[in-house]
Amino acid sequence: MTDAARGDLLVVDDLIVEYPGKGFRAKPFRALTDVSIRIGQGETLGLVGESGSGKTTLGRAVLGLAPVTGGRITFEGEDISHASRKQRQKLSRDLQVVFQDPYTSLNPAMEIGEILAEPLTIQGIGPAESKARIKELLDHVNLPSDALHRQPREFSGGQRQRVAIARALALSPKLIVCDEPVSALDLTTQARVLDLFLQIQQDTGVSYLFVSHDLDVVRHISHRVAVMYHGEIVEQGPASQVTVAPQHPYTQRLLLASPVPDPDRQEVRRANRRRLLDEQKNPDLVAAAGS
Ligand SMILES: Nc1ncnc2c1ncn2[C@@H]1O[C@H](COP(=O)(O)OP(=O)(O)OP(=O)(O)O)[C@@H](O)[C@H]1O
Repeated sequence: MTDAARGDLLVVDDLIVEYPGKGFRAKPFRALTDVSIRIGQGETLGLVGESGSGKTTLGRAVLGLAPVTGGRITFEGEDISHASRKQRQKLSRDLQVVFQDPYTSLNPAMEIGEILAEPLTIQGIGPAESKARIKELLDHVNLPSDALHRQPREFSGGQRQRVAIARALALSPKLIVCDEPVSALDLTTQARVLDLFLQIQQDTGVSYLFVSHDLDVVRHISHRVAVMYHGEIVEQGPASQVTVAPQHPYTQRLLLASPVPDPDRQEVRRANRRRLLDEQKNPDLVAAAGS
């Protein structure tokens, strides 16, 4: 599908986020400066950048969890930059989140059935409809139906993340903010959970804002990629371009620093690295690329 054909679901224009300073007369801390992104229907925008660059803050601002100091966030054409509690409750049908840590994001005292019923009950969905929907959700994320009466501690990290994904899907959202959803998982489990995200997108047409510090993960899952550095987007474009032949020196550094298990790709990357180092003679780049 082309970008033009998708239609924008989420549009963020010149977003500024400042966190209040701590202590008397402390200055606010600016975490995002003039950030602009858009996400089409059924599209995944991967958001990469090093720790502290502002990725989570952007996801939180979209969810109404970080203070919007300037700019605008529009969802389906409606300005949600300063949405009220009531508007947020309505929005939560369409806008969901999957967090990084499947060990802390699920209430350990609740059974899986209760965890999945919660968003449905909050939206006023009755017990019969809710029961049928929960069964569907477990099927969708490939968990057995006897999971219903078990607690999170009885499941592996990957299975818990499947529960978190099922919970996010409960109300058939249009956009899911995925904040490092596979980084707490081992490599094999990561690949399975990423494939589940892709399968769900194919089945439901959901869009993802997919936050990760891992360029390989983002390349696998995204249609387009935006790169954050010190609270600003320094580069964005098709995943095949940004993750393979990036234009910005910071993205080039990120690419060179990420490990490559495949020996053929490793060789290609080494050659690219040598070429870049020769071309740029950039001391930062030489340090980041190592030997
Ligand atoms: N609630 C807060 N109050 C004050 N500063 C904050 C708050 N949350 C985040 N920050 C700061 O904002 C900046 C961006 O943080 P953020 O968590 O968005 O980065 P990130 O790219 O998601 O990092 P990581 O990959 O480590 O999660 C950091 O300097 C962080 O210390």
